[in-house]
Amino acid sequence: MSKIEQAYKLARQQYAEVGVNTDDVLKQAARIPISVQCWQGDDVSGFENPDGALTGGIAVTGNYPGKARTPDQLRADLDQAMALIPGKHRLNLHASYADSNSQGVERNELQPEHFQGWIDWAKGKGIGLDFNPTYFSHPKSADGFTLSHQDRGIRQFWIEHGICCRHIAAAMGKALENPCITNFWIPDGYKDTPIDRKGPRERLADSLDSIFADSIDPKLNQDAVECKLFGIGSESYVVGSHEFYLGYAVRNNKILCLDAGHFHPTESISDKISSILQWVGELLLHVSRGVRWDSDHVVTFTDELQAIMQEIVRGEFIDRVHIGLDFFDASINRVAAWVIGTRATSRALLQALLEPTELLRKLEADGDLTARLAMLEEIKNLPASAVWDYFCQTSEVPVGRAWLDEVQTYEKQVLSKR
Ligand SMILES: C[C@H](O)[C@H](O)[C@@H](O)C(=O)CO
Ligand SMILES: [Mn+2]
Repeated sequence: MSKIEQAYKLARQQYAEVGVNTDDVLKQAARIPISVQCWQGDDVSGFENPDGALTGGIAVTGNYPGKARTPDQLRADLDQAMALIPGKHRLNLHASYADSNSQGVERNELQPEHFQGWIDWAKGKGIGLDFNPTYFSHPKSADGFTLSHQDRGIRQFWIEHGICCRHIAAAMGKALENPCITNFWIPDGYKDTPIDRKGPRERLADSLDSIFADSIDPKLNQDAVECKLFGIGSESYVVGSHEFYLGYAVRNNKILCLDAGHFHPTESISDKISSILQWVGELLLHVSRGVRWDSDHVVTFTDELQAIMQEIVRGEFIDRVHIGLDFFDASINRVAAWVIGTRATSRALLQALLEPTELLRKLEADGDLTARLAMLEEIKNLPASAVWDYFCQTSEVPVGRAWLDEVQTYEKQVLSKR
């Protein structure tokens, strides 16, 4: 028996003593996908105009060599990252990442055929795809407004983009027999105090209604809307604020997307999950890590990440919360960034599943708050890391820091030659 198996055997006993069956937890963890964002692989450049500026109030800093410049390179990098992460995950794709047969095709004319390469790749791996219309880095969003624009023609262009993205997503869902979630995030907002806060929100609501007018089988596509407090250049006013999209999602039965980096720095999304799920059917999470002004640092094993996963598990929300990632860092190896962020998320989820929730719930219901706090502290000493290592080993991915050797070899053999 290997050291990892021995450690797991001991961990299994310790968890059994608090009523947790680690074998069952491992099976459950393996079934929960994390939607990995394509845009970490190339600094949100996309393939439409890779050397153009990134706009929309999001920014990537750093100039680490070896970024993907073609769909094939991005897929190769994703293959490498996914080979180092336990479990079977999904890919979250932006519309600006269409295959090379889309050169010169405008965003309001994109078709499923422009994403066939991605569909074939996902099918080959047996994974699902998620999708996002791209409302930034485009001449028609140059003044910071898209679906809420004053100009009817510009609004119409972006409405058509949203409509064709839903059809592309449905084609993905159909081909993969796995519903695609299409997330709508727009950058619209003002740097300084607006006079008219109402008009852009009325126009955004109308534009969304037009985009969602056609009903699509939820087995193929489901729509999500993502709220935000502020961006770079939209510090004073964001049209698609939290209240706007919460209301829109409730009234129109849409999935609400909560990005962990989109709130006030002292606010956390973990406490919002059980509130919002009283009123909307499902949530999409963009797991991220805000650091001061930046909402998109690589996810690490923070208290907030653990709190998010605990809320999903404690609330029995696993079937109602879709876990996606949203970070981008060009100052470190981009494949490593994916691996660090996704492994952290997966480990936090596993740890939450290992919690003796029934026991804790009973202590709380009995009013024994002393024992609740004592147990929460004692649980921190249970050997979750032995279960995590065993999860990695049985998923045939490197245990511990061994994954870094593989990324370094990939960097030497592939990334450094780009
Ligand atoms: C690239 C993504 O769509 C983007 O990060 C969005 O989800 C967001 O969070 C913008 O701040
Ligand atoms: Mn996001």
